[in-house]
Amino acid sequence: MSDVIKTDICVIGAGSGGLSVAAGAVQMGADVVLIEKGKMGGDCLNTGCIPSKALLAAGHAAHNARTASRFGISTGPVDVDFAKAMDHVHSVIAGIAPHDSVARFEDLGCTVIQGEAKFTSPRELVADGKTIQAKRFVIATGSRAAIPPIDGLENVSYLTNETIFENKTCPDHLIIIGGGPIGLEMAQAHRQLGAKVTIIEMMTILPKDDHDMVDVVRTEIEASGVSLYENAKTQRVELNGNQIRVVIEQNGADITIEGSHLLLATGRAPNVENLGLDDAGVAFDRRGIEVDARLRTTNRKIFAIGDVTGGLQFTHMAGYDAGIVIRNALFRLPAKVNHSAVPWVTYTSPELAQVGLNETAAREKFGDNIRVVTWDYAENDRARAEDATIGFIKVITTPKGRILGAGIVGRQAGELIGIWTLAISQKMKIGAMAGVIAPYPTLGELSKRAAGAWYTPSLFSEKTRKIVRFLLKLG
Ligand SMILES: Cc1cc2nc3c(=O)[nH]c(=O)nc-3n(C[C@H](O)[C@H](O)[C@H](O)COP(=O)(O)OP(=O)(O)OC[C@H]3O[C@@H](n4cnc5c(N)ncnc54)[C@H](O)[C@@H]3O)c2cc1C
Ligand SMILES: NC(=O)c1ccc[n+]([C@@H]2O[C@H](COP(=O)([O-])OP(=O)(O)OC[C@H]3O[C@@H](n4cnc5c(N)ncnc54)[C@H](O)[C@@H]3O)[C@@H](O)[C@H]2O)c1
Repeated sequence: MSDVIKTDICVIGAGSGGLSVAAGAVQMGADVVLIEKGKMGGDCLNTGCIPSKALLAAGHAAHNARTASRFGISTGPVDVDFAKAMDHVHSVIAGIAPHDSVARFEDLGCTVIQGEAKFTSPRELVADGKTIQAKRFVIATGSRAAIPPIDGLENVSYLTNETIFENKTCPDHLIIIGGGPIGLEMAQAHRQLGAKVTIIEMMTILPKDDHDMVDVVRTEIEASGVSLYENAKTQRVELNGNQIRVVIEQNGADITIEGSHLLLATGRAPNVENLGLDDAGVAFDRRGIEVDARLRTTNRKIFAIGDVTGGLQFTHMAGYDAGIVIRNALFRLPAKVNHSAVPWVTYTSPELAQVGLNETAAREKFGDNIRVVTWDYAENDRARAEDATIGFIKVITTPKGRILGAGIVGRQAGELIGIWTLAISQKMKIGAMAGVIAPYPTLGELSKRAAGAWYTPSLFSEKTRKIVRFLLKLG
């Protein structure tokens, strides 16, 4: 007979979503059991956001050193120690790990079980030889790299986000299948650290973002020497000695690419296997666990959050979901998700950030009944001072000025998108942004100037000139 633990909330998975629910619930007075079968911190800390941004930082440092001569600074040849760059990656992970650790969560008052959780009934699961009965369960088991059905893949060794950060030597030639955010971020980091890099994408890169913004990223990526094959079908993969050979078809022609390493970055598969979901009465399909707007599964006592639901797969969304579940499960409030102001950022240089509707989605929804204004980085004095004039901001509004969406491609786009996220979530009109006093000289002025451009046609119109002339005549 195994131990039986009775608790208020049982959370499965100690990644971005699960940790947020557990920390919030226990500090609000609930009894919490947290179960993790792998590393505390999940994907984001160990094999996702953090290592990818740390490796990008190393790549950008190398790039900045190589291009410093434009500021009159000479560095001599830039020498990259790839192993040390990876040491930096792992030291960043190690620095953050205590925040997500078993010790911290036990200190907060959680019971942490290190083992694999599996439901045995709609009200009960087992993990590490213990039976857990909870008033509410939260499934936050995340996702893993989806492995595409490509001929010959089983005969070659390939990398995913779970293994690429273990490399100690720089790949000679990294072939990446998939031109989404993972593919592009890894392509740029490795290229800047000295690898030859090829991306193979079956559609066009970053297909979820507006084409004109993606064009800016594409130009920079290609200019850096990354070979890019878009609208390319991967036919097969095979070994040629110690090289990996990838045969693709593009525009009706077969092309063979040979490289030292292969990275798969073709999207994510939800972690739904071996969880006993059928025994729990929780419906799911290949995209993930089915949830309603309150993040309840088909078993009303069980919630699911984050990547495993197959929605918008970002750390900040897993955290947002956690807040919705806490309100529903602890306070019995019927809180629902609202995805109208979800930002996302691809951390290439230049960065590409988006919140709300992009232009494509806005045109699908409202036809031509929208207004689109843009402002170029080249018109911004701070961008000029830093020689970072590539990129632009684009804002989409209703004809009356309600902000529907904003996209920014350029330096610090991820930081600049915050103010637009607030504006959209608070249903602000463009006038609010135009009236902001932005410190000079900052990239933040881009937002104000784009908003100001919205008024240009009416502000500098003949009608305005007539009014001003009339008023001036009054003395
Ligand atoms: C390379 C890469 C870069 C990324 N960069 C960004 C970024 O810059 N910004 C951003 O917002 N997002 C980024 N993401 C996405 C982000 O990592 C995920 O959206 C986020 O981690 C999802 O959190 P989660 O809690 O749903 O799942 P996870 O963080 O994956 O946590 C799930 C946890 O559940 C555990 N688990 C699974 N099954 C069981 C079980 N049966 N029993 C017990 N435990 C179990 C797993 O071991 C894991 O620890 C990136 C992802 C990758 C792969
Ligand atoms: N900066 C960030 O916030 C960030 C960074 C990395 C990852 N993430 C998250 O992780 C998720 C997964 O990232 P991802 O880049 O793996 O997935 P993705 O789904 O965003 O992109 C995968 C790309 O691979 C392509 N593809 C799929 N199968 C292919 C094949 N057989 N051949 C060629 N191309 C193929 C798709 O067309 C797509 O463009 C993202 O959607 C995002 O939610 C976020």
